[in-house]
Amino acid sequence: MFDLSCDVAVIGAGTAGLGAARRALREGAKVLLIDDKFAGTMCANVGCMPSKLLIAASKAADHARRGALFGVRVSDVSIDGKAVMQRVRDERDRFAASTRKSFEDFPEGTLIKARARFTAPGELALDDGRTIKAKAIVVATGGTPKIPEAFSGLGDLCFTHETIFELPDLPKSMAVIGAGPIGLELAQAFARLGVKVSLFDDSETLGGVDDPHLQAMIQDTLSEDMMLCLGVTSRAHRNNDQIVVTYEGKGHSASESVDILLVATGRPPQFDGLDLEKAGIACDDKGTPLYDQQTMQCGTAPIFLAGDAAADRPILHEASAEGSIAGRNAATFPKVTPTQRMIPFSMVFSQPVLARIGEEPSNDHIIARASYGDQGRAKVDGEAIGEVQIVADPSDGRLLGAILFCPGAEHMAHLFVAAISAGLTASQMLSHPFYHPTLEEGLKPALREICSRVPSSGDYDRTSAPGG
Ligand SMILES: Cc1cc2nc3c(=O)[nH]c(=O)nc-3n(C[C@H](O)[C@H](O)[C@H](O)COP(=O)(O)OP(=O)(O)OC[C@H]3O[C@@H](n4cnc5c(N)ncnc54)[C@H](O)[C@@H]3O)c2cc1C
Ligand SMILES: NC(=O)c1ccc[n+]([C@@H]2O[C@H](COP(=O)([O-])OP(=O)(O)OC[C@H]3O[C@@H](n4cnc5c(N)ncnc54)[C@H](O)[C@@H]3O)[C@@H](O)[C@H]2O)c1
Repeated sequence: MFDLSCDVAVIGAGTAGLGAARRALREGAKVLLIDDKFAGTMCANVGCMPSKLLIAASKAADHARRGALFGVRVSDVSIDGKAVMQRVRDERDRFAASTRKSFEDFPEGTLIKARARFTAPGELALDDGRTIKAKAIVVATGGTPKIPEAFSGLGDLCFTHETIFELPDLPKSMAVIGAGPIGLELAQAFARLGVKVSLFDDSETLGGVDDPHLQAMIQDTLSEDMMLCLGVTSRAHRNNDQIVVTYEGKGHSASESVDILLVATGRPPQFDGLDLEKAGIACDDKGTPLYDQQTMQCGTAPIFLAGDAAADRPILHEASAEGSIAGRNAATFPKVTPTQRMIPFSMVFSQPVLARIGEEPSNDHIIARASYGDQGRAKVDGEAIGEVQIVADPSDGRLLGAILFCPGAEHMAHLFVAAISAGLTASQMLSHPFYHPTLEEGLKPALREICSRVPSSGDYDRTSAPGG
């Protein structure tokens, strides 16, 4: 006999699990939402929100320093590291509290505070000794930071995103290992707050950008804030109250002594202790369950993945969407309905932001560029830097993708999401008004280039406003 039974058991009350549980409840299922902490989502506690709060502080510092460009002299810009970190935590705590408050909306008896593991297909054991029988199970256990062997054993001077926001004060120097989104965002933010930062990655490129021109521009921009060591093999050891990072690559080797180390080398799915092998599902060679991206179902089993546990698109809006897909299908199992997934869309909140939308550039596409190095509004704002690449279908000029590394990228990226999803062509985009003087006007040269290369584009706006 089981202690508890339900239609849908959801393991993990992060963004994905909450989405799954709410959706399954809406479908009329009896739901149990299991989490070992119910501390609020990872995004609010140690992810999106504290990292963006730190970036906000770094932007304030940058604006203060750059005031002189506009004739605004801010004498003696100094950073109060304790106050910076305290605001990060205070605001973060408010976000986390509001995600915790949302747990109160669940019907009584839905929330189970415990760690779950599989004992058989459709059966779970909790670490408080109780057992659960579920008709369907959603695994939404998130990811966990990976610390490679070369950076283990460094004690309290080694941080991940789970611990870095607890720093009481800013360090004088730090090394960041891994130049993925976490490493790039935090390295630049700390650097702009006055920390001497060195960023290491074994890959030679940043942000997954293959285009050599854009890659060089990204590297040049980031190098202004920090020492960038790409394509190097690095390791670290502790020397009293310092960390020594040694690195080698391209025929040279060197070492760097820093106050602390931030390891940001990826966040694989969190399946430890879940005993997935007892769930009766097939896994790949890394132990990740094989699943269908449109249904989130693992094979034909009544088991569904969602969020960072699924690993394919480890970003927030996808965690939420996957939770909803998994929750609905778990509730209606054995009826499982495929859902058309959203257009790929990701951003790195560097300054400027690097945003990628839709299809990657390839030789089969038109790739049109627009530089922001001399763009009117960007010059007005004193931030003329970067480039946009727009990917279009050569047969009709339909927009397929874009990469933006320029001021305003965070917002203009959403224009592309809407335009690409609606199937707009470059000439249709140009038929809409572009307000003057805006950063959006800077897209026009690339849109015009697409039109000029697609005979069916017809007439399109070729006029340029001053500086546009
Ligand atoms: C530093 C950082 C910055 C980020 N910034 C952004 C950003 O700006 N924009 C963006 O879109 N995305 C960002 N992301 C990614 C985004 O935060 C994640 O994709 C999203 O939060 C994942 O949600 P989730 O529900 O899958 O996982 P989580 O929120 O981690 O939830 C998993 C839950 O499962 C629980 N759990 C695990 N195992 C068990 C078990 N056996 N039993 C019971 N409970 C269990 C955990 O305690 C946890 O509560 C960022 C991530 C990080 C790390
Ligand atoms: N703005 C955002 O949306 C945002 C921000 C932060 C994090 N995230 C999400 O969190 C996930 C995890 O982020 P992440 O940056 O940790 O992971 P990641 O996997 O994207 O990047 C890890 C980086 O570490 C490097 N690396 C791995 N092992 C290394 C080693 N031994 N030495 C040196 N470099 C090494 C890799 O080459 C890679 O560049 C991301 O996939 C992302 O989706 C999103």
